[in-house]
Amino acid sequence: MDLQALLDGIVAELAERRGEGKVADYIPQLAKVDPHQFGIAVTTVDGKVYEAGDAAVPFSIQSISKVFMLTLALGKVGEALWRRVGREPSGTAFNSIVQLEHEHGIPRNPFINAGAIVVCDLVLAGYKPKEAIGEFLRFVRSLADDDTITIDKAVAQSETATGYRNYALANFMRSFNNLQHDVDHVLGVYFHQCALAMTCRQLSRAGLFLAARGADPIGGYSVVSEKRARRINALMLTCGHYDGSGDFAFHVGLPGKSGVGGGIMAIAPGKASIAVWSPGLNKVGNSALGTVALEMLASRTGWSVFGA
Ligand SMILES: NC(=O)CC[C@H](N)C(=O)O
Repeated sequence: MDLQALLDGIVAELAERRGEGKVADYIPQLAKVDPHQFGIAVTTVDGKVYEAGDAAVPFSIQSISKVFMLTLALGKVGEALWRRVGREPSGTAFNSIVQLEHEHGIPRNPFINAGAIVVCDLVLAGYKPKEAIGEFLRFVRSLADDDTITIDKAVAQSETATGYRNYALANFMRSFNNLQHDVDHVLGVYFHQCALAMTCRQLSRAGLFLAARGADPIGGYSVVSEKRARRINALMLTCGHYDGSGDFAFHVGLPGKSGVGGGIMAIAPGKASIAVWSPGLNKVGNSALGTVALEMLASRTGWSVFGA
């Protein structure tokens, strides 16, 4: 299979559709991004990298960061994490508050905002917010094998200034004792984590351990156990696209995690880690063209986890 030709083909076929969807504007800094950009990168388990389009342009990975923070938190607290966060798809929007009251402040899963905020609270234990952010940044840099990755301060500030929903979610959970630290500290970590800027190339490299049974096949070291990698993939498949998770499984058939910056990281277990980016979002807040591109890629490679 000629993966480079396949990616070039996808970029060419989607050229006329660039700009589709709606760029997230509830975070003012994200509204400034040119919607006509489109990038895709694939890192295979044998260490080859393929890329096309704007694959070298850094973008705000937003909720894709939740996969990395979850991985870090599981490494710290292990299975105890699941006393504070569930593992079921929510069927609601990423920033929804409705289930939290019925479910006594325990978020449905770690990939909706409420769940990711609890994960930040766990990572904060024994640390100052700056230290927790520093640890997170070092972790992602090591996964991507790239020390140039940074946090976009303007995006973090923009979210801090306008993140009313996230403050509401955090305060609500604190009232149920499911947050142990100051809301401002927990959200400080959360907003900075979401503001991580990465390119498609860096992101596909960082996700490679999930395609390779928890080990980094290029660096030759173990990141997580095989079982943990399988479970993170399961969560990405069932919860990675919020109330669009079923549709993403239906069309693409890969574990994936989206972000409102227009990025998606998808994992083809045993084969490759994929990152795609196009800022315009569909109705449920996932990259419109990114989803189309992944559907093309999955069907042309036969990589769907449900069979070729
Ligand atoms: N879906 C997302 O990417 C949401 C993340 C964003 N930082 C928020 O909290 O609203």
